[in-house]
Amino acid sequence: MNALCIAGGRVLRPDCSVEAADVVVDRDTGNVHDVGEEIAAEYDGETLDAAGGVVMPGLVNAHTHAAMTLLRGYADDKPLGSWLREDIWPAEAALEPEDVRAGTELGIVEMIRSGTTAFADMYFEVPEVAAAVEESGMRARLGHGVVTVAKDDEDAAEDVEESLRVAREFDGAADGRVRTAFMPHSLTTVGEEFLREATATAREEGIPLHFHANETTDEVSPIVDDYEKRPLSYADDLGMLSEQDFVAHGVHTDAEEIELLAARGTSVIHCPASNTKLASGIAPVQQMLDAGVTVGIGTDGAASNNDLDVFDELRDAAMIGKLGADDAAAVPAAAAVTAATAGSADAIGLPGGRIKVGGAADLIVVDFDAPHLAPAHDVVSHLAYAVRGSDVRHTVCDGRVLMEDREVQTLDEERVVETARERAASLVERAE
Ligand SMILES: N[C@@H](CCSC[C@H]1O[C@@H](n2cnc3c(=O)[nH]cnc32)[C@H](O)[C@@H]1O)C(=O)O
Ligand SMILES: [Zn+2]
Repeated sequence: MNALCIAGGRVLRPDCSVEAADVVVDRDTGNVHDVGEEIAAEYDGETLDAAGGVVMPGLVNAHTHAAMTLLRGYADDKPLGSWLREDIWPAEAALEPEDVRAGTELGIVEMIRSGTTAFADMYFEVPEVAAAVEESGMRARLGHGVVTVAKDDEDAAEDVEESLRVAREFDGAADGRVRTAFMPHSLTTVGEEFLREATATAREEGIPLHFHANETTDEVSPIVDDYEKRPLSYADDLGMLSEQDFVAHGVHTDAEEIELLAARGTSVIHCPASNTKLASGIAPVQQMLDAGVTVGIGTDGAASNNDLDVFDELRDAAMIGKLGADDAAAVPAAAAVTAATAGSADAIGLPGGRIKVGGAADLIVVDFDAPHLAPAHDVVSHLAYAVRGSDVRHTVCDGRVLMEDREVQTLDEERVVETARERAASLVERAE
């Protein structure tokens, strides 16, 4: 066997218990072959040193717009509606395919360096996004975001078609590491007939849906006013809530909508930093978990966060979950860590999220030697409340080492950062 041994660390198991163990990966299948105490010596092959560290599933960023790293810090301190309309959309109108490539690569480098092995991305120029994912060795579910409002019928129909087209064309790319979805931007930015027809097509072809839902009260009231029903019940009537589908945000969801999500098996991606920064509101995460909804964690784009560090995000999820529930016991450490790993992976329908024999070898090693992690009474507590993305030492996806001793192996980090700086500068000039 072509083995990769992650040796000498403590391993976080799917039930959040922690045990001293080596993890042996079969690099040919990309799966975990064995987990056990001091078993590394039984195998030839490459070794990754995990001494003093914790081996855990790679984090999954279940909702982002990776290329928006180019707009990091471009427009801050505004609510969603005016932020999008006054700043972000005008800048995005000037995006060229090469910008999307550069921004996505920058996002990917940031994610690999902070321990993320998979992500779900909604953006433009998806062929560029897919190429970046392929080169980087990460896993992703990708889609073209559709907006039909303020477009004539022909342009609107073409945008919808583009999203279905890329969903068909790129599914299974990068040796199966790329999967796809049909991605209408939101229930208020895509017209009802477009949603109805395209969803029916997606359903026939087994294509999942991903969209922003109930992010702000401004997204809820127009639907309640026009249709006399809550947004998720509107989405359900259009056939948009199935087991394969996942919605971003779900901030303003009432008890009936939460029940509906649970009944349909539709997942919610919680984006606490973006919801805080845009003052969108606090999602009822503990209620969702109690109802049996699969909850994943996403950073959203870097322009509303402003980083792609999922450790930061899961910490925010735990903190804000308590504030929202007015209960310090809400969204405890293990729930937040599980949401950012197994929850996110399940929500976006990709392998990973748990270290188990036969499962995908998407895992990271977190260095626990740092002063801010001493003492370590409770590993899971640290993973939720004290670890930072910069504590990640190695990142492995599909059995391949993407970062070793903080050196990204698959992309040239220096070139990626330099290119992104250049493209961002000229993008902003063109947008003005
Ligand atoms: N084809 C569409 C592009 C949609 S991509 C997805 C969009 O989501 C936007 N976006 C980023 N963060 C958020 C958010 O928090 N809520 C809603 N939209 C967002 C992002 O700027 C991007 O324009 C068009 O013609 O405009
Ligand atoms: Zn978003």
